[in-house]
Amino acid sequence: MTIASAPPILDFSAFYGSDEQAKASLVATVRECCLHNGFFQIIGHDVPAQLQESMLKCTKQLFALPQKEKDELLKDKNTWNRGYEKIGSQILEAGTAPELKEGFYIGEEIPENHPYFVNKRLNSGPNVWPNTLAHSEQFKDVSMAYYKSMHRLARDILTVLAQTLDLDPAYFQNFTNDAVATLRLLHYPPQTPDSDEKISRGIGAHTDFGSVTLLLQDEVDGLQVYEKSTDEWLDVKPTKGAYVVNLGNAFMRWSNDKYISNLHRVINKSGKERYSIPFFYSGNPDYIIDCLPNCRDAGEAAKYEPITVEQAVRGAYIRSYGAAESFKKSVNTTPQRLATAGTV
Ligand SMILES: O=C(O)CCC(=O)C(=O)O
Ligand SMILES: [Fe+2]
Repeated sequence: MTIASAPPILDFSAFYGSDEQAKASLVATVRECCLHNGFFQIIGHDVPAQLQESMLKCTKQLFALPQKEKDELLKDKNTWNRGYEKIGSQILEAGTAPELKEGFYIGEEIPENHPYFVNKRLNSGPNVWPNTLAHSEQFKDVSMAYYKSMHRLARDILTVLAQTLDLDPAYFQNFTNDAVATLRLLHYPPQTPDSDEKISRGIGAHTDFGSVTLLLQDEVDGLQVYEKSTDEWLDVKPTKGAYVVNLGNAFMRWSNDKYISNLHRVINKSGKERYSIPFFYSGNPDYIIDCLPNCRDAGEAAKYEPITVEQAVRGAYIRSYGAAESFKKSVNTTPQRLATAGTV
């Protein structure tokens, strides 16, 4: 199968059904997509449409808060990746301007006496909540319900991924136990008509760091996936309720580069506000990522040393924030160039 269009939309309901042929066909198509560019979209998953709608509504309400109130929630105030990120905080693509997006990070609610917090484990600590928001309790409840349902869906997708590699469907169970993941609420204001096309980005071209990302888009387009075979950027038009699923750098490494973590970006030329909600699934921080079975030919060596999930995921995105800072400080100098990086 040649895939030269935006990620195909697959009906994931086969996974929950009993039609063996439909299940096998789902697994085969997911395998093709992973080999091609690590991107596919799913409908027929079990995340309720109403929960998705509520999460998007909460996202819009949060970003509509006065700037001063959002600044109170700044994620720079903690080291475990929770809270608000201002417009222009990040540059993911070499030579582009600070990105036209603001974000809000949510994770597992980990109290300060939890061993993960005490031992400063990957992205582990209490959440930051927007208490000045009307219905702030509802924001918290919806976010956590949505976060939990995304964990479940990520586990189901990993079950299918195991099957694409001819592994036991439960192969990734130890990886998914006590997994760390981050929910990122995003708002992309429209790019102004006079903005420089060459350097304006909602989010610059990048690959994701983690294992699997599940992205919900609202109805405004702007997401593009790079197609290597034709050197084009393909639009991923939003499909209501669908998830855009993509593999991250950790999974690519784990599969000995057999499966792909692919470049993608957002440019919001729609003239409208765009909202999206990626969920970055890292996995159990202590799990050791070592070349997966069936990912190399007989006699072929593993390309990478074993590494923990924590080591694989931590760090690189910090450089992207550093690059944005350097850009803002640079006067009459070329903006700091940054190799393509990833996000959490
Ligand atoms: O907003 C989107 O559609 C993409 C977001 C993304 O790629 C990311 O946050 O890593
Ligand atoms: Fe991404």
